[in-house]
Amino acid sequence: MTTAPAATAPATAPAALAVRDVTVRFAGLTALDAVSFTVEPGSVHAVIGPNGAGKSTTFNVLSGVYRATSGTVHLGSTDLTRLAPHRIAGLGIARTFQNLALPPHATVADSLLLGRHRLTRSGFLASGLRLPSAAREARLHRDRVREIAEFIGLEKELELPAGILPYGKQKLVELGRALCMEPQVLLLDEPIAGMTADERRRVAAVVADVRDSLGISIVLVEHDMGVVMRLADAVTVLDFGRRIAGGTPAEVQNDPAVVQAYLGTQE
Ligand SMILES: Nc1ncnc2c1ncn2[C@@H]1O[C@H](COP(=O)(O)OP(=O)(O)OP(=O)(O)O)[C@@H](O)[C@H]1O
Repeated sequence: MTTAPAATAPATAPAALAVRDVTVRFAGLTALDAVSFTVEPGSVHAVIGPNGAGKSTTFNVLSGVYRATSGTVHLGSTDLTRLAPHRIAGLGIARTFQNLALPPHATVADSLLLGRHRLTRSGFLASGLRLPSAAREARLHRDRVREIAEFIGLEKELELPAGILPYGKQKLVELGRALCMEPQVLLLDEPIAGMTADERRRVAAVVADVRDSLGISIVLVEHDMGVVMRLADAVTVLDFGRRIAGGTPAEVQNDPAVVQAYLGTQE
């Protein structure tokens, strides 16, 4: 299902996200070992690999939750390597989580509005005094929330508590909240895990739409190989913290090292 073309592309063209020689060590364990890859602007880049390969660690480095022991992460010419998570989010890298992270009683509209926080200019005082400038700004944010709700196909649910929606729609709300940050890059951690086939199709269509209509780059960690192969423009394969392969889905699918890594986990 394709969604409404209501949300327009961000003002700035997305830049490449370049990961260079990133190593992460935890007390003797090397979770990532000199990993490099580049997420091209406006592409879906999947990071795959067997359990414990280092996918979540990669996400945590990209979003600033973990510090790289060595190596660098750049968005265009901006060095993100040592920045705190809120600074990285402020520079346009939004993420969703493997587990739902929505306030349970908030409406869909209010949950999406949370994503507008970093873009809010009116201070506490202006809002508290109900100054016209603050009211105007609030209206603009609400309009944008409505557009994004249309884009993800949830405009009818805007005033419902997000917590009562089916799981697949709640995950879309999370995705919408990340879109409300007007990101350049969206990090999606297993966006379709635990969903029904219908929900998976719907979320995959929205993700493709985010790339195609909004031009936002997407980094995707996902175990469902069918979806990865259909959706991704490029794939990076990790195993035991190392990048063992990279390329188009067709290229990595036939790579002997990849086949071996996956077969090895089935034994
Ligand atoms: N905070 C941490 N402290 C210690 N070790 C960690 C930490 N985070 C991850 N690791 C270790 O780093 C390695 C890579 O883990 P990571 O969670 O990144 O793998 P993954 O590919 O996301 O796995 P899965 O598919 O099971 O989620 C594992 O050996 C894991 O135990």
